Amino acid sequence: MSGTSSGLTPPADAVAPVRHPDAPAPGEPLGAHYGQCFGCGGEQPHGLRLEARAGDGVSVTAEFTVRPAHQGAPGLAHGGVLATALDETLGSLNWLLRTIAVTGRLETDFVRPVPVGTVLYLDAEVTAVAGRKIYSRATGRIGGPEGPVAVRAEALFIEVKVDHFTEHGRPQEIRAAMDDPDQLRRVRAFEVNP
Ligand SMILES: CCCCCCCC(=O)SCCNC(=O)CCNC(=O)[C@H](O)C(C)(C)COP(=O)(O)OP(=O)(O)OC[C@H]1O[C@@H](n2cnc3c(N)ncnc32)[C@H](O)[C@@H]1OP(=O)(O)O
Repeated sequence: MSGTSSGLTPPADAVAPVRHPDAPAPGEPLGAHYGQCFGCGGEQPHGLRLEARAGDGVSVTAEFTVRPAHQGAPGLAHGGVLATALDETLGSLNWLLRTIAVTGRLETDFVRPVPVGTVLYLDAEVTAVAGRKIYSRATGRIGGPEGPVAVRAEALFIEVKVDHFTEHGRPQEIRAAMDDPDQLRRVRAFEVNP
């Protein structure tokens, strides 16, 4: 059983998260935020291709099928890949808040081994917001959405300006994302509020 480190405990003045009025309706697929994203993009041959859907409030559900390229030990998912699935699911919550934010801290419990071929059923929710700090948690189950817990995580995302990406990202990818003629794809590459 895990404990939660202090960096993941919301402060006393934290408030409940507020779903953005333009957030996708519950059940609506969120789609990939960026084609080249290792977590959700369709243009990464070995990426996770995680598919997330909006839930109620500030929550999402997602699925990810473990493929042979995701192995750590023979026939088993790599722990870092499972952490990526949790991180991506948690990151997709920001689209419901319409806040640009990046992972500052991600604490993961690996509870059960996850074989290749398994569908990991994830759910995640924002639990609190304090200024730029967004607190969230996620669970991944196997055998079905109500199956046994295989992984879980708590996270702290930090709100950033779009400059976080434009200043630090490699210029050729930034330029390509900004030059995308599709306006929605352009804003979603950085999860900017359109
Ligand atoms: C477009 C969406 C994509 C989503 C993809 C999935 C999510 C991801 O994987 S994002 C990629 C991985 N993450 C990153 O690369 C982030 C790298 N880190 C950074 O850029 C910076 O450290 C960053 C932006 C997180 C914080 O830096 P900065 O903006 O200077 O914030 P800073 O002023 O230090 O801290 C703000 C608050 O957060 C807290 N904080 C920051 N980092 C942490 C941390 N790791 N643990 C605990 N608390 C933290 C600080 O203590 C501070 O709290 P308070 O306001 O109470 O004093």
